[in-house]
This record gives sequence, structure tokens and C-alpha cells, in this order.
Amino acid sequence: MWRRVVSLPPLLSSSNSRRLNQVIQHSQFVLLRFLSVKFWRDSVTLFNPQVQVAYGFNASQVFSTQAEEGVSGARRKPFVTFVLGGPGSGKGTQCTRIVNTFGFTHLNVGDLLRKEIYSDSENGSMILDTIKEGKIVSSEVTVKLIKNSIEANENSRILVDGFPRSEENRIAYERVVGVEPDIVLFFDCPKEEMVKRVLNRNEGRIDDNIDTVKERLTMFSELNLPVIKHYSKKGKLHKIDGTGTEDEIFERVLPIFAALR
Ligand SMILES: Nc1ncnc2c1ncn2[C@@H]1O[C@H](COP(=O)(O)OP(=O)(O)OP(=O)(O)O)[C@@H](O)[C@H]1O
Ligand SMILES: Nc1ccn([C@@H]2O[C@H](COP(=O)(O)O)[C@@H](O)[C@H]2O)c(=O)n1
Ligand SMILES: [Mg+2]
Repeated sequence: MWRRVVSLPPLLSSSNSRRLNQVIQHSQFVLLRFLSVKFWRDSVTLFNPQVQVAYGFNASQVFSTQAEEGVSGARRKPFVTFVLGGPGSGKGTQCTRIVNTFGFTHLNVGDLLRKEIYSDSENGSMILDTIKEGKIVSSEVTVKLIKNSIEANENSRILVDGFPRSEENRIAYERVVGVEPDIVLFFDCPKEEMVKRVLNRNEGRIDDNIDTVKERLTMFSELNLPVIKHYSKKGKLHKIDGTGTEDEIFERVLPIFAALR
């Protein structure tokens, strides 16, 4: 029986078998080409900033392996809180407490700008002059610094302290980053109290002097209050009484974040 099977005529002649091999090889080539073109197209799409904004992700989110990943494996959109208030109203002080209690990352925009002054950046001297005068640095510079910090940050809870300082800041952020903040805190404090706190701060800041503080207060009324009104209309604003002790103020902050847990 074995011999009979062996002696059966081959199913394909040798020329047909060669032809079949050629067909298989060609199909493999076509399939590989299709897969590599598709991979290339997908990569280009993923890295296209317009697509990233439209779908609310960026490359670092797509490829993140950190604990921020949700069930789907995609990194969650960060929960962004803007922290506003006049000079010395206690933004930085309360941010430190929110960080310690709720695990947020604190992006202090004034600090980001001050770092630029000492990092030999091309904008260093312009930033120094603007801070000395108590004016607002151009959004082109500030928004880039914030965007880079948010992207480099692995935490999905972010406090952006001291931003936006103007409608120009706000609109530039929304255009470049593509999303609005989730909530906005506003520490409301009387001018005399803010001036007293700034002049007692004693941290060697070049803008902690009476002339610069007066200008910063003018900037706050003229440019920052419209931003606060905007977020109030949008239902995102949490106005907090910024008077009293640090503990008393934090007692007013606590329920805002506790409710989000
Ligand atoms: N409730 C408070 N009572 C008294 N002093 C306070 C209170 N909160 C903060 N301070 C002090 O006031 C000064 C200004 O506070 P902080 O730096 O937090 O203000 P800020 O809003 O971040 O100001 P800036 O916009 O100038 O950075 C600091 O020296 C801080 O220790
Ligand atoms: N969005 C911002 C924030 C800050 N500045 C400049 O920095 C100074 C200090 O800021 P603080 O938040 O640390 O008080 C501020 O007076 C501005 O000159 C800015 O231009 N834009
Ligand atoms: Mg501050």
C-alpha cells in the first residue's frame, strides 16, 4: 500500500509547483507592502498635531505606560485646574496644600518664567524686564512653557498657578493646547491685604516692591478680572474668600476637591 501511495502521480507538476511558489511569494510581498504603508500612515496620523487636538491626545499620551492609563490603555486627559488671584492673594501657598492633600502637580507659571531668565534662553532679558515692570509676558512664550510642562508631566492632576493672566493668555492656551481647564479657583483678597503680604514675603523677588505691586494690581484689575468673569459665566469658577489664616482658607478649598474624588 505504501508503495502504491508513493507511486501516485504528483498533484502538481514541477512547473506548476514553481508557478504556485511565485504566486505565494508575490502575495507575501503585496501583503508586507500593504502592512508597512498602513503602519506609516497610522504613525503620520498619530503625530499630526491637528489630529491630536481633535481627539484630545498627544504622542506622549498614546505611548505612555504610566499608572495614569485607564482600562483601555490610553492615558487619561489631565484634569487641569487654573489658580487665579491678585499678587499675594495666596495662590502658591494654597497650591502647596492641594498638592500635599490631593496629589496634584503644581505648575507655577511665574516660576517657569523665572527659570527662563536664568537658563540663557533667548527670551530671558525680555521676561526679566516684564516681571520687573509688573506687566504680562507675551502668550506666545508663556503658553509654550505651560504646554511643554503639561506634556512632560506624568500626573493627570495639574494645578496651573497664575495663568491665564489675560484674555490673550486664555485664548492662546485654548488654541494651542486645544482644551479648556476643568475648574478655576479664584482667591479673592482685598488689595491692602495683598500688598501687605507681598511686601512681607521676603523671598528676594524682584517684583516684591511697592511700585511693581501697584502695577501688578492694575494689571490684575484690567486684564485678569475679565478672565475670571469668563470662567464664572461658563460655570467653572470657584471663588474662595482669601482672607483669614492659611488653615481657614484651606478649609474653604477642601470641599471643592473632596467632591471630585
Ligand atoms: N492666609 C495668609 N495669611 C497671611 N499670610 C499669608 C497667607 N497666605 C499666604 N501668606 C503669605 O503671603 C505671601 C504671598 O503668598 P503667596 O506667595 O502664596 O501668594 P501668591 O498669590 O502666589 O502671590 P504671587 O502672585 O505674587 O506669586 C507669602 O509670604 C505667604 O507666606
Ligand atoms: N501668566 C503669567 C504669569 C506670570 N507672569 C509674570 O510673572 C510675574 C510673577 O508671577 P507670579 O504668578 O509668580 O506672581 C507676573 O507679575 C508677570 O510679570 C506673566 O507674565 N504671565
Ligand atoms: Mg505665587
